[in-house]
Amino acid sequence: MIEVADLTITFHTGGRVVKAVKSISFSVPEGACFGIVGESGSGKSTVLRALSGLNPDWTGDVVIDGQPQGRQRDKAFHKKLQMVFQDPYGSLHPRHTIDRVLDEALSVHGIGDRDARIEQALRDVGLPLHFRFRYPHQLSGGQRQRVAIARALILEPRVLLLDEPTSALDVSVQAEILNLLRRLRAERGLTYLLVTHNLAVLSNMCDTVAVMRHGEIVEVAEMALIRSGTARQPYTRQLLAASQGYDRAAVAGLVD
Ligand SMILES: Nc1ncnc2c1ncn2[C@@H]1O[C@H](COP(=O)(O)OP(=O)(O)OP(=O)(O)O)[C@@H](O)[C@H]1O
Repeated sequence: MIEVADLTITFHTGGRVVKAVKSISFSVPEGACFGIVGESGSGKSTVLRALSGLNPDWTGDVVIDGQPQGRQRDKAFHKKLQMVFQDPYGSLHPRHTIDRVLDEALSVHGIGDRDARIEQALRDVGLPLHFRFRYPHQLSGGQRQRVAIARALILEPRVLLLDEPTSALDVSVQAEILNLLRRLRAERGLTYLLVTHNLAVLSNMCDTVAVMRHGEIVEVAEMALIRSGTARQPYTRQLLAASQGYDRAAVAGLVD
């Protein structure tokens, strides 16, 4: 579903050229959850932003659902691939009701039957229907993230790019959102590319993980291998050690 080959992403700031991602390659089969983990600044978010079309300054080959991607993305692309960000408050307009947030996504893509779709989207993410006319500040962090997920899913995409979707949330709420994402993927056969600094989160969501460091992928490994502490790279093992215990409460709340 996602094929990335030799992807290099560059930033130009103040006359300096920063190579944030250096010639990385990976592929994600349809219906899989592929994780990208790594410390802060390793380039994880930059990869997602380039794949979603938010950052055009890249070279390499990106093929999504069999279609080679250029710098510009069209509406059909955004209907197929949606992104969910870390901070649901920042990603929702503070003066727009939830109804408007969801309605805008539909109207941009000329999708009709809006009432029924908005209600269904709220149900899909476990929000009561009367939340429809609330504003983001009237919701909890977890509820806001549910709205952000509803906004992505209302377009019936095939791929979700998830950028630290739970790290801005309380630990107890993290598990709820991860469970929701797992259920939605299973029900809809979605493909996930999930970025986090937290291996414990990936452990319960993904089968395969790429470990990034300083803009490079140092290892692509089955999650089971990483979990058992037998990853090839010492860096991966250190990352596991560092994240153990970190989100134990979140992981304890996860259900199969
Ligand atoms: N707009 C930008 N201009 C210049 N450099 C940038 C820009 N965005 C990111 N970078 C640099 O690119 C590198 C990778 O950043 P990125 O945000 O992708 O890391 P990350 O692994 O997602 O980190 P975090 O977990 O903290 O979000 C960093 O060195 C960062 O400073």
